Amino acid sequence: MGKFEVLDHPLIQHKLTLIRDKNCSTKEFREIVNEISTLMAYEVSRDMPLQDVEVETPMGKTIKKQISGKKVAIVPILRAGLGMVDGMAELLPVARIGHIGMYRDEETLKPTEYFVKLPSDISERQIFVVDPMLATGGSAIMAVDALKKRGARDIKFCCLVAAPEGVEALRETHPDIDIYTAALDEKLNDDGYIVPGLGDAGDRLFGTK
Ligand SMILES: O=P(O)(O)OC[C@H]1O[C@H](OP(=O)(O)OP(=O)(O)O)[C@H](O)[C@@H]1O
Ligand SMILES: O=c1cc[nH]c(=O)[nH]1
Ligand SMILES: [Mg+2]
Repeated sequence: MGKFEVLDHPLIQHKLTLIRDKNCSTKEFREIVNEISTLMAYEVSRDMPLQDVEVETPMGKTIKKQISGKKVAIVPILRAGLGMVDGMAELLPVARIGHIGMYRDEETLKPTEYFVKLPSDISERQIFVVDPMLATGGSAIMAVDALKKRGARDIKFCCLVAAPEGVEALRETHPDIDIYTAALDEKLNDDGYIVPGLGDAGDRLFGTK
């Protein structure tokens, strides 16, 4: 079974509270999502494999650690996932970026995939799928399906706010992936929004409402 972790670092928690505020402006929302994503990248890269390497300091040669060769990809689920890319890439600068376009039908809450573009060697990469919201889990499940269909195996899902329903559904369908969230909220409401949540992440990031 993959990991499930709530990233409870005080800086992450503090910043998340700022963007939950309905009066947080689009500009601030985007900036803070970016900052949280950088902090999350620090946490979710904790188990990256290291290898020994010889380094020569001014005092002589020694064997020390460096991140081993495994290549990395950051894959946002459009649109809202885009808000997390730059912040993550700040700490993972060599990452390639893939995109999966998906929207959720407002009535049925079922996701529709409309775009997939991934690095050609995706099966060899450690993948960080990013999307601020894990609600019913439908979009995350379909995104991981799309990745696995193309050979991806090493997948971590990173979000800001998760509903218990979404975590359960994603873990049941894809028990092998690791899930990281900044918060595990109370529930989904009848419209499929996370409560207390932060509202519609895409609209708040891009100012489309
Ligand atoms: O877990 P689920 O029930 O599938 O819901 C979560 C999805 O809904 C939101 O995207 P949305 O469909 O609003 O698209 P957008 O990012 O373009 O606004 C969010 O960014 C997730 O992708
Ligand atoms: O609360 C929610 C649920 C799905 N998508 C969002 O943007 N917010
Ligand atoms: Mg949206």
